[in-house]
Amino acid sequence: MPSIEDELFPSTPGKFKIDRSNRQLNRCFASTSTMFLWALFLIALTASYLSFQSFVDSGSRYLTASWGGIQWEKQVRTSAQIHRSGGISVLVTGATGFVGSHVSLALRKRGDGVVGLDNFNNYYDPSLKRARMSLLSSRGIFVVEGDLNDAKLLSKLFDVVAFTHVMHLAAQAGVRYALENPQSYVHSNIAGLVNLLETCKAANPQPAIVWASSSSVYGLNEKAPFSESDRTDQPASLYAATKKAGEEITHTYNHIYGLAITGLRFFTVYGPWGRPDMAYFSFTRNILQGKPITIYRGKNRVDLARDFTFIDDIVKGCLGSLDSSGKSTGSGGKKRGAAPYRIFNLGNTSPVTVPILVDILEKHLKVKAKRNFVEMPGNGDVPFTHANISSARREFGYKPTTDLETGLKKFVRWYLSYYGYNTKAKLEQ
Ligand SMILES: O=C(O)[C@H]1O[C@H](OP(=O)(O)OP(=O)(O)OC[C@H]2O[C@@H](n3ccc(=O)[nH]c3=O)[C@H](O)[C@@H]2O)[C@H](O)[C@@H](O)[C@@H]1O
Repeated sequence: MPSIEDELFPSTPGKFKIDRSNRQLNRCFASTSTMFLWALFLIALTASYLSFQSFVDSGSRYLTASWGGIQWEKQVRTSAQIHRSGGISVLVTGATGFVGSHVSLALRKRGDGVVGLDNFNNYYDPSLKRARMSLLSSRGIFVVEGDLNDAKLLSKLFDVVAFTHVMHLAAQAGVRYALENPQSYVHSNIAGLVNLLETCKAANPQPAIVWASSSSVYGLNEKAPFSESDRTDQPASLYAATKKAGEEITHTYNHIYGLAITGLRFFTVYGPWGRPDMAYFSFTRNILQGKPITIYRGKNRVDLARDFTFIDDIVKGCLGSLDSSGKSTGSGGKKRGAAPYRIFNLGNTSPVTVPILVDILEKHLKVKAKRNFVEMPGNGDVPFTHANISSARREFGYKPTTDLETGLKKFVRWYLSYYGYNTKAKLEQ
């Protein structure tokens, strides 16, 4: 049977302690003070709920990064200014990412307006993103700190600037990390994408959108080289599945709202200022530190191969896509006519195996790698990739010019200088 105290304080074990030694007195005292305490508690609860509601209603921005205000708007406007005739004004999402930072600098260099957006998440070392941001700032590019899922922030950006284009590169990247953190792929690659498309659909004028899909959408496809018309319904990873979903989602927005959309299937992009989670980058780190590297092998000990594509070639492909994107046709959220919907492979057209990638790194680093071969685990990897790039060549003259040997030489030079290697001293150890 529950005691009277238990009935008065039913579901807060451990919270209220009752002295059971002087029951009579305590009972009377407890009931009065208890009621008083409960009343206080309820008032406090109601007050904090109301103030929390108004806090939330007054803008989700206060819950995430800080933005807004006259000074902030001025920075956004200045950064978006176009400095050449016929130039464009571009919102670059993921601007402090690997591809985003390179594309932003290239746009700015030719006189286009650029405003960056980035949430600086810690998927990999955020200090590298901050360093890229400093580089962008030194060229007059303002990067807004915020998340794609912040609808108020996105619509504010379009209130302040009539962007002609959006270069959408913010995403949860990486094939194997999806096993560890599947929700982050849904958050950025699905929910964030839809939020961005909703903003673009409502903007007046609507921008044209170019965005990063991935070669991984070809999944278990065995026909090579991969052409845009090949089947892409057998993804091997959740990452690939979210990119494929992105292609379907963007198609819908093109179809219903008249947004001009171009999806770019990047093929294993590498180069200076790259992503530390990628093989060429982590191999370099380990080789220099004398640590072993793990090289995956496919069935029957077949080497895995990638159509590694140098960043400068990808940047040319991104700019070519922006320049040839065509215009969105909708206004006020309504379609006025058909708008272009395009998908292009941006690869190098010459796959190289992972062991050969390591050979090249050894040569440039002048250090032997400690190779540890492991059978490819079921982690989402595909055995090889190989791009057919004839569509991009036809549409905007895309023509990669950097082979892996040359591109990795540039990467290694950057790596040694960025991480402060006194090349001679370190390498002779
Ligand atoms: O082309 C693409 O669309 C994708 O390219 C890369 O994905 P991935 O090709 O897996 O690039 P890495 O992670 O650098 O791996 C390259 C190769 O090295 C292999 N690898 C990776 C890591 C490792 O420790 N050992 C190893 O042998 C992988 O199996 C793969 O064959 C990017 O990480 C993705 O974000 C991008 O979308």
